Amino acid sequence: MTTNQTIINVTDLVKKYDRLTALDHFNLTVKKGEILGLLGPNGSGKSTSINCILSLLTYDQGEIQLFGENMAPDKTELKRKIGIVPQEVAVFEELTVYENIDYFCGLYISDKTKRKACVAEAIRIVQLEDFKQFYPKKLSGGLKRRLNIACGIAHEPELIFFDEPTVAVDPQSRNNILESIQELNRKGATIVYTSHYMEEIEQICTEIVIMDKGAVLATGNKDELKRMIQTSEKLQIDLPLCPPDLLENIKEWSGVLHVQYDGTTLRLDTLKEEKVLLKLLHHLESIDLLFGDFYSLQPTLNDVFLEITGKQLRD
Ligand SMILES: Nc1ncnc2c1ncn2[C@@H]1O[C@H](COP(=O)(O)OP(=O)(O)OP(=O)(O)O)[C@@H](O)[C@H]1O
Repeated sequence: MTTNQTIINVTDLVKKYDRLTALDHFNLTVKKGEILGLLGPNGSGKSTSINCILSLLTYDQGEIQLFGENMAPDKTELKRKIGIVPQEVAVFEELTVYENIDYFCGLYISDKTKRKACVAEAIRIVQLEDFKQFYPKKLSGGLKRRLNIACGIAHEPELIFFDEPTVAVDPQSRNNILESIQELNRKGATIVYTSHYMEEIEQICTEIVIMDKGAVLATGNKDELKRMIQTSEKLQIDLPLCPPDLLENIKEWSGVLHVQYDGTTLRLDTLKEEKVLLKLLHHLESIDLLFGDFYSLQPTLNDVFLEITGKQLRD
């Protein structure tokens, strides 16, 4: 459950790699209980922002607070509250699945009985029960990712960072990973999740930050973000036949922004207040043109991204 307690507060963060400004006055607030999705195309600065927040990278300007404290590499107690699942799988090839998780958990928890319970719980969450004695090289890409997650969460952190954990994994592991994240959140963890997959962000995140070129472009939950672009409406109508002069005619109508016909379906981008669908249906009836199903499509996060940035989110 989301509360008003601020877990992460980033103000005016600037990070440069030589002449490239990777973070350009980046701001972020994460409240306790959120699954915050950091959404942006490749190279927009997602990993850089997380690495700065975690004190893994130095930065040029700005302030970062975690749990109300300034983060620094030597803050052991603060680090104990944080879990990191990096983009690249980082496990020991010489250790089994169980030994890897036990090792990472042991960095924070020395009591053996407590650690055993934590490792067992991490294995349960990512569903690796059948692979405990396997070495990483025997695991598929998806199972390795799940091991990577178990290593990052076994010490039961209050705040967990997932950096694109589903890139190039099979659908089964992808679903398992998304479910694991939701379960961790239900158990009380606050989550920061970076991705350039819209559907995943839309599926699991309670709060979304859209970033590009190192800066935040929009923040809100998915409905708030969609409302930002609800001046436009996408219409779709099944039309077995469409005379060319009809298409030209529709393009001239007030409120019609874009028209496309592929031989079976007519698609229109329109201004919502102009009620184009109603006018179109009346018009088709008046000229006796046969039509099938028709829809007014809800905007997706992809539409929001397109409208805000002027470009498609690349996969
Ligand atoms: N070590 C580095 N040295 C120089 N430039 C870097 C370095 N790391 C990242 N960059 C650049 O900084 C910008 C932001 O990169 P970053 O990896 O933070 O983006 P991202 O949104 O996480 O992208 P991806 O989804 O590809 O991981 C990019 O232009 C990238 O090329």
